[in-house]
Amino acid sequence: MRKPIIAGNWKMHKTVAEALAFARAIEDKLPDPEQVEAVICAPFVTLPALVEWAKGKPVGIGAQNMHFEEQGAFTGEISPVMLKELGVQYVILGHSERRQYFNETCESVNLKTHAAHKHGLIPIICVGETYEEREEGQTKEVVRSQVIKALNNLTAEQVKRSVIAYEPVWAIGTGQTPTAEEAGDVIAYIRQVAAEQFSPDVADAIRIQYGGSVKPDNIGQFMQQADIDGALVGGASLKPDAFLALLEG
Ligand SMILES: O=C[C@H](O)COP(=O)(O)O
Repeated sequence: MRKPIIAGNWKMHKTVAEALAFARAIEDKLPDPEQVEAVICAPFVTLPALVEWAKGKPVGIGAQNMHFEEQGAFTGEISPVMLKELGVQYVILGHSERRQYFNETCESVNLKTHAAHKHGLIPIICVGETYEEREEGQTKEVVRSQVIKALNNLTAEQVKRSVIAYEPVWAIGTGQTPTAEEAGDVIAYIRQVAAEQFSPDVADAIRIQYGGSVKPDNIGQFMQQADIDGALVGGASLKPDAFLALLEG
């Protein structure tokens, strides 16, 4: 049985003071961690304060990117060793905004996924098609290629601990979404790809989220799909009440 995982991706929002104000607003209302895994993926500079705050609370803290090397001459980058030392547990990899604006490639996502596992971080690996790719009927082909490359040469156990987020690029921040059935169909297909690449056992264990304009009023329909194990949420995760409502599903 896969436990649902709801992750907020704050993107480039919130100062340390704002992050802590959010934290205090939700801390007494977080749901039972047996029912849902709650995660906040926040800007790097807020991570020390959030990790400290989250100690003993039913919420995990994640970064939104990292380098795949442990150290080196990579000005402006953050390594998995640095995140691990802070106590960060998750890291988003291959978000479409990183692919679009920061030259993230399937190859670098794969290197980062290996690095995440080496250092005990749970990768949340983002895949998804653009509007043009969807219009040309290439959705499954695109996500298949992204998934296979991201998971290349991982062990079965590492894949089982990974999380994939299916985020159609055209649905991010636009208010547009696929229907729950369409999202469920692509996510079932991703599970099939994982079964072919690894085994049915691995495919059954890996958690796959939907992301793209998820709000408190539409998350329920996505969560009703058998293959959807949670959501990766941008805009709606920025407000305490909305984030708590998302966790309630
Ligand atoms: O990582 C989150 C996604 O980019 C979705 O963002 P959104 O919920 O604002 O559409």
